[in-house]
Amino acid sequence: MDFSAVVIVLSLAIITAWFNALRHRRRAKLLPPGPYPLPIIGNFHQLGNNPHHSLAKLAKIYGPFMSLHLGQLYTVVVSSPEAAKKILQKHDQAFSSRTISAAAESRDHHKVSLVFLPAGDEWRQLRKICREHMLSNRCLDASEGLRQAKLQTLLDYLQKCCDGGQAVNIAEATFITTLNLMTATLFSIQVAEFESDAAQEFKATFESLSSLSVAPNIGDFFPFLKPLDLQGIQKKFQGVSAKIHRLIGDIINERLHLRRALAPRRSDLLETLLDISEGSEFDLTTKTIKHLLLDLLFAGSDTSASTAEWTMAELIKNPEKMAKAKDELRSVVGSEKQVRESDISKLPYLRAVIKEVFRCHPPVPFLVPHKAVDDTQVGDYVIPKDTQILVNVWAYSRDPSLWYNPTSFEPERFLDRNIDFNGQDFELIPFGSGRRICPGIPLADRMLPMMVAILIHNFDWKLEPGVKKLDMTEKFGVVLHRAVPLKAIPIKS
Ligand code: HEM
Repeated sequence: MDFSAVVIVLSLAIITAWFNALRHRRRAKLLPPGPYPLPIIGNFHQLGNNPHHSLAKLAKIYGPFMSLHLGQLYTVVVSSPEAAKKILQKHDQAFSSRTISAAAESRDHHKVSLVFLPAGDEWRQLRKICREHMLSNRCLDASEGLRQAKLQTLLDYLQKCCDGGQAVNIAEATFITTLNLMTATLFSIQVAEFESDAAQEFKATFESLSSLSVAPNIGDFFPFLKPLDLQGIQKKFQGVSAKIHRLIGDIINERLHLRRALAPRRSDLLETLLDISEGSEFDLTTKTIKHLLLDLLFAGSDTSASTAEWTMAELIKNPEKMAKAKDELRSVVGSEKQVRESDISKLPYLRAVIKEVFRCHPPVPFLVPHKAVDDTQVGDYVIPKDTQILVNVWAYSRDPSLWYNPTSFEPERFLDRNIDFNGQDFELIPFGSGRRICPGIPLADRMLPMMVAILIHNFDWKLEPGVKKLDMTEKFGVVLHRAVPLKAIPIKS
């Protein structure tokens, strides 16, 4: 950009920020309190590399409803269970829309996506299809065999590493396993083998999409600058997502070809979606099917994989908790038999371990940002239409008034408290709550305990030689990853 263009852009930014500041100052008495915004950038400089940490600190000063000005994007950060309940339950409808980032607009994804559509008829129809044709207990029971086969592949791989004394990259192993569990359920194929180039490429692609989705993009904070894509983030996102679009597009075309050739039917979501698109009940285009499969693959894989990796890190770091979880598996399942999905309900300690991981390392620390549909009165405040809402679930999982020893890993806290993650207990909402609650809970609730059970049932784990202490640093993204991927050596137990 030449100098005069920079001057024009900056002047426009200053004028808009000034108008905004005036507009908000007029309403200031009704808005939640918050740190004083600087001209133009607002509170942007206060986010830091780990915004969930920085905003948790600020919430201690300003309270559970806090105003932030991110350029022109007015945001309210919600940091207590009571405040979250007001937004996600009491005023569920009023805050049911989504903020659309420039990245989400890539290939017009936001116009057809289950994750980004406003909560209207099209969105309701997509959720109904997922609920009835993929995520009901009946469908999940029917597809258990597919998942069991993928878990057997994980077990074989662990056995091979154990025999060779080789360290397992647990981040990669859990990612490949969830990816294959998801692609088996969605379109009956396995897309990647352990330690293959395809596996590395998939992981890198998902990580890039996750970090580009939250990379601070000037276009998101000053929408009039969006078309200029000043940092090239939109172009990069478009490039990275092209690979996944191509992959899913090819899978759909091949299936259409097989259907025309009257090949035997597959019992997966894609076959059902194509049936639905040929029927008259729903208006489902091939484009919508492609974007829906993409949403499910992206929403289901990285979240579950990262949770399984954090679970292993916490269990390795806390050997007495690992021993308790292994003892429970041994007494319920036995040493010889393989764990099955029907065993999960008989494993309360393992379930408590996973709840504690959700509390300590919520996989989606701000949920997926919501947006106010209209001006809405919440308690003493009026939250204006189009406000972005971030629910900082990470912040209140550290609150000592809600949890004893909040920073220590204590699965036992869930054994004597009847708290679940189905969106009713606002102290623990890793999947959100209200109408936009994650529809994938029933699948995640089977994949996660099964993956962890396979990893620990027949193996003890030791860190690689020379590694004395586990680094538990977090790396912020749409999904909260470990900064240092977990590697450990499985030993036959
Ligand atoms: C550990 C695993 C998972 C976690 C922690 C998780 C978490 C979340 C969260 C926090 C949201 C946003 C809720 C809100 O806006 O308030 C969400 C939405 C969503 N999740 Fe999950 N999820 C997981 C697994 C899955 C799986 C396995 C699937 C697919 C089968 C899935 C599909 C979706 C979809 C489609 C949405 C968007 C829903 C909408 O906007 O209406 N998720 N998830």
